[in-house]
Amino acid sequence: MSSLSLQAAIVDLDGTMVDTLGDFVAVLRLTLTELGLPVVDRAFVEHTVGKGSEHLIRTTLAHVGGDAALYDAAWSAYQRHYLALNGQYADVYPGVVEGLQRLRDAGLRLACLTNKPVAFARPLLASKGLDGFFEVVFGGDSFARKKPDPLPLLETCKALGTPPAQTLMIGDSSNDAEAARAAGCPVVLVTYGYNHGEPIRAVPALAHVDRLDQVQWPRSGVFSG
Ligand SMILES: O=C(O)COP(=O)(O)O
Ligand SMILES: [Mg+2]
Repeated sequence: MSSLSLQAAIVDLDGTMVDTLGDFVAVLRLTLTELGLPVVDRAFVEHTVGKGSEHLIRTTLAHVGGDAALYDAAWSAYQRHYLALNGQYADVYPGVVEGLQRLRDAGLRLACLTNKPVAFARPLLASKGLDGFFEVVFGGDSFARKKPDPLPLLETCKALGTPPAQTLMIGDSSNDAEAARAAGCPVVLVTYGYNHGEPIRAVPALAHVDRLDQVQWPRSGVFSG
């Protein structure tokens, strides 16, 4: 792989740093039960997360045969339940703390960029002890559009003051990869997250890693994998 000079890394949250599937499943069960609708299974949730809460709620309502007019009620129940149990059924993946520390030790500026609402993302990062790594944290509602649109990556680069070509995106899904490609950011993908049930190794990237601490990052600031 060719050498690449980097100044910063933008790290995705769900499926990349924290396994939040249990939170999503629990919140959707509570929400659907409150609305008198059938619940969804874990596999459905795993294949549907990644494009933000609005997409998850709309797709879930359609899946269980719920009326689209229930969206507002579903959204407010979902918000309430998520904020109440945020992080309770979620775990930091092995290698994440070590990987973030290595990126920081290499002198990289770090941002977290997730499609999760920022009001869910900040307390989750804090409760899992990850908040101290990041200069900025942005969510799916921080900008006018979400990943896979390049806008959130371009805005995050702007906030960091780093050029996209020298800002590495680290994510777990095609949403991260497509956004990165369109923004002009190099991308590394982790193999353990959620990618809508599709094999992540089929998504083009600089590297596919089984742990975040496998992102090769010598102190010289040159990436090679
Ligand atoms: O909330 C989601 O849809 C997942 O968000 P993320 O993978 O961008 O962190
Ligand atoms: Mg993700």
